[in-house]
Amino acid sequence: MLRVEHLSKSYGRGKQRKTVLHDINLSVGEGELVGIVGESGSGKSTLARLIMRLETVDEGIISFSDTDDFYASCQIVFQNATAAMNPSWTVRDILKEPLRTMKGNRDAYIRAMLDRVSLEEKHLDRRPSELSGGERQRVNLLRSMLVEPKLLICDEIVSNLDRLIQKEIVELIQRLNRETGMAILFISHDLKVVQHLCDRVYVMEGGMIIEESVKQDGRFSFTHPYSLMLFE
Ligand SMILES: Nc1ncnc2c1ncn2[C@@H]1O[C@H](COP(=O)(O)OP(=O)(O)OP(=O)(O)O)[C@@H](O)[C@H]1O
Repeated sequence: MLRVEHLSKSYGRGKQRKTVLHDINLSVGEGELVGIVGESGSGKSTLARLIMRLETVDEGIISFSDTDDFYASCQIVFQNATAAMNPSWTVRDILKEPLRTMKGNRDAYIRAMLDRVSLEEKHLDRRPSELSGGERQRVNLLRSMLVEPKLLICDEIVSNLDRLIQKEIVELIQRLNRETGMAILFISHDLKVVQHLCDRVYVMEGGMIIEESVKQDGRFSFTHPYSLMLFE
């Protein structure tokens, strides 16, 4: 469904020029739950922004099979749920916004979808500041899911949350993937979470994908020394 081929990206000019992604190749198939793991600065967020067409690529190809309406087919959720929401809007306003062009009863649709992310109708009249961190991330997730994307990119979405809430969100991601068949590209520096959640994982180091591994019998078998060091 998503294919990234020989992707490279640099920033800056002249002596300041720095290549942050080198010859990246990856794919995400329909309904797959794929992880990208790497330390801070390895290029994960840059890759996510390029896939989402928020920035242009220098070299390489990013193709998406379902391109009739790219922005409805591919959505992204970022780490900072608070910054992603207008603080003066209610949850209802926030959720209605992506459905601007929807025909029919938007309120009824939103109410029906709340259950998917374990939110309740009482949350609809609150503002982001009146929600817990976990609830804010659920609203954020639901907002991206209302257009029923084929692929959801989660960029460090559990990084700011405490372990218990992280666990809830990770279980939610698993359930959404199972129930809706939506493919998920889960980007994180948190090895434990990626190991638990994903079926296939790419390891990034210094702007390169250095290894890909498929989970077998509940675990990944890495061979690259850097991956072994990370997952030790
Ligand atoms: N707009 C930009 N201009 C210049 N350099 C940039 C820009 N965006 C990212 N970089 C650089 O690209 C490299 C990769 O950054 P990126 O944010 O993609 O890494 P990351 O793996 O997502 O890290 P983190 O988990 O800390 O967000 C870093 O060295 C960063 O400084």
